This record gives sequence, structure tokens and C-alpha cells, in this order.
Amino acid sequence: MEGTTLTIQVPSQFFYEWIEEHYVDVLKLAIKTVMGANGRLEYAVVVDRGNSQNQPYVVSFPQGTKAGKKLKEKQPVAAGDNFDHSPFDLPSLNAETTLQSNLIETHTFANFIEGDCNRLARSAGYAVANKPGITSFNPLLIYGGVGLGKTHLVQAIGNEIKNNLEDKFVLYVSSEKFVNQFLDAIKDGNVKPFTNFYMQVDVLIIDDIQFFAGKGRTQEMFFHIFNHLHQNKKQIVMTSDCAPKDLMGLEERLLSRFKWGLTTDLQMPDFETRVAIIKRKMQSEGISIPEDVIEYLAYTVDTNVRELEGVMISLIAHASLNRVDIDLSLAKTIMKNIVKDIEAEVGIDFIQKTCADYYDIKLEDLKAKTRKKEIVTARQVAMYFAKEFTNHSLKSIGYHFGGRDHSTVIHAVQTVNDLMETDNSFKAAIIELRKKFKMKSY
Ligand SMILES: Nc1ncnc2c1ncn2[C@@H]1O[C@H](COP(=O)(O)OP(=O)(O)OP(=O)(O)O)[C@@H](O)[C@H]1O
Repeated sequence: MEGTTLTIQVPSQFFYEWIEEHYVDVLKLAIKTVMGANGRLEYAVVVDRGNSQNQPYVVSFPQGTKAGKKLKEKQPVAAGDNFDHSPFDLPSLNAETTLQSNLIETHTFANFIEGDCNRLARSAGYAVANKPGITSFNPLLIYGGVGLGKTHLVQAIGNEIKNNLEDKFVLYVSSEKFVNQFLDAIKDGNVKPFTNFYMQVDVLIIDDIQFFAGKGRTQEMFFHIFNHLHQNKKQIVMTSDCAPKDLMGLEERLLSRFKWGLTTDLQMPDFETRVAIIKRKMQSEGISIPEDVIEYLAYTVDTNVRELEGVMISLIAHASLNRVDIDLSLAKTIMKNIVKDIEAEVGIDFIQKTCADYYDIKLEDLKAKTRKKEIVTARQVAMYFAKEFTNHSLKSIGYHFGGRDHSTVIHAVQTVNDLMETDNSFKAAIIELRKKFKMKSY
């Protein structure tokens, strides 16, 4: 602690994000209590180079991370303005300060693992980063569910431009911040400087535009800025949590402008991509973990990438705090604490749900009378795995599938075995599903 600044040393950016995510409220309260409203928190990422040349690298707080965002939502300003460095600080605003305060350096294309889930968005982003304002991807709108990499990707565009086209004024701003700045500008009679400022930008990256929903005046202001930038061949990049057609509360004239460019989505990465993401993350942390643990994590966490990262950081933290190696049993213990719906063993319910999800049908249909081909296949596959992974009798399995006869189960198992002989894509599906169950029954 020096003066009114408390510096916390952490071994990597990962730890910094973890602390912010979990302890920022406690820290803020403590700092406020001890140092008053001027108290300031900084992190020093101390990279261990294996000798005494540790070079602390100071990261100001908050760095515009998700945790920083959450903090703002939860407690607007609790311990003085030092907790929030607004990029909209009119007198001192210039491209350099704005860039530094807004882009996370590690959000690069190199760190953004490519997969089927993001190929189009990634390559469009890359094209835009190389020729901002010139390609037909203007605006570029990237949408997708929570934690799938929207912010990472659009910041990668910003970082790429910042590194290669130094004269470009790149601005990344969350929609929430834009709205707050606009409201402040109205309150302080600063609307003109606000508009002028945004109209000077060469590349405007605006995150989470669903936040504009229902905010008519902000939308109108954004509409003017948008038109001005677009007419002047400036690049606009946006993200939202859903497709434009589902963006309720946004004016039609704004939505129709989004269609001028390219709209593309991010999906949940498939298994192989998740494995690659885990490997890259672990590599950047300088940690190596066994292959079976990587596979286990990739299989078990299929919700979003942020959750996957959360599990990884937990694992690293537990292993380092308790001075134990990362192995499958540690991974399973951690997962049980984190992932709520994890079951102790592979039961019929789990098999049914997994198969229904895999074949994209309703769970009830597995137990219903329907004889539609895709449902029959999913049902037979689920019966086949129930026989393989549970101790239920054929009769009991039949009972769990809408009161069917044991001979139906025998027939299902036979059909699956036959199909595997003749149909390669069916066989691949069975292998993939079996891995899921195996992972679970480890
Ligand atoms: N393809 C990927 N390769 C590497 N890391 C990824 C990838 N996709 C997402 N991530 C990581 O996952 C985390 C969550 O991503 P990000 O914050 O960009 O998600 P988001 O879609 O913006 O989420 P939200 O909807 O909550 O704003 C980040 O740490 C990001 O670096």
C-alpha cells in the first residue's frame, strides 16, 4: 500500500479477472473504509521469469473487463471516481488515451480460436480490421449468446487496427457507457461536443446495442452519428445478444441501416474448438494439464466460453493454492461445485436428455408414441445407451421410455448395432455420444 493506492500482485491477467469477478465488492468496501473515497486499486501482473528479474506490469483498475462492467451495474460509484476512468472525459480526450483505456490487449485475433462456430464472423472481422470503412461489411454486426466471444472479437478488430493503422482513431465503447455519456451530456448542456466527438471517430466499435432498446433519444442520437460516419466511409462495428429481427425496442430506421452491411453470428464452439481454446489458455498461463482433463472440461462445459474459462481458472487456483497437480479427480471435484446439473452417475434421465439435445428433439417425444423417423432414431439410440451405461433391466428401460415392452429395447439395440455397420455418419454420432457418457462415468 502506497499513499492511497493499494496494489495487488497477481501472477497473470487471469487471476486479476478472477479477483475482480469474485472479490471486487469486498475490496472496494475495504479500500473505502481504510483510505476513504480517494482510495485506488491497482493490479500488478508479476510474470515469473524464473529468476529475480520480475518486472511488475501495472494494470489500472478497472480495465474495461466484464468484471468492470458488472461492477458498474451493481454499485454505480461507491468509492470515488478513481474507480471508473470514463473514456468520455471531454477536455483530455484524444485517440491515444481513449484507445488505451478501452481495449484489452490480449483480445487479439491470434488469441481468438477459430472454429465452425465463428468462422464467418472472424473472417469478416479480419477483413474489416485490414480495410476499415472500405469493405462492404459496414456496419459489421456480430451477435450471439452470452459469453461466446463477441467482445473479444470486436476488440480484436480494434487492436488489429490500432497496431497496423496508427493514424486511425478507434473507439470501443459499451452501449451502456454511450447511453450514460449521452445523458450526462444532456444534463451538462454538452450535447454538441458529445456528437462532435463521436463524429471524429474512424472506427466506432459499440458493444451490446440491445441496451439501446426503448431509449428513443439515445437511438436518435446514435442514428445521426451512424449516418455521419457511414457517409464518410468510417467503419462501424456493433455487437448484440440476439439477431436484429429479435432486437425488440429498436427503431425500424436504425435496424434497417444495420442491414446495409453484414450481420453474422457466433455459436457455441464445438468440442474440438473447446479443446483448442482450453489448450491456448493454459499455454498462455504457462500451465500444462493432462489430455484427459482437457477433454473432460471440453465435454462437460458446453454452455459458453466464459464459463469454460471460469472452470479453468478455478482449477488452476485450487491446484496452486493446495499445491496439488491438476488431474481428473480434481477437475471432477471442481466441476461438481460449479456446474449445478452435474449428476453423480450416468442415469436414464441424463441419457435421455443428452440424446434429445443431440438430435434436437423434445424430451417428451422420447417417451411418446410418435413414430417419426428422427424421433424413433433418437429413442433407439437412448435405449441403446441406457442398456450400455445403466444397470436397469430391459423391462425397466422400456418402462422409462413411455412404458414400452422389453422386446422393443432389444430391437432398438439391434437396430443401432446394424446401423453402425452400414452408416458412417450414424456411427460417428454414436461415438460422439458415447464419449459424453464415458466422460461422465469416469
Ligand atoms: N473463440 C475463442 N477463442 C478464445 N477465447 C474465446 C473465444 N470465444 C470467447 N473467448 C473468451 O471467452 C470469454 C468471454 O468472451 P466475451 O467476453 O467476448 O463474450 P461476449 O459474447 O461478449 O459476452 P457477453 O454477451 O456477456 O457480453 C473471454 O475471455 C474471451 O476471451
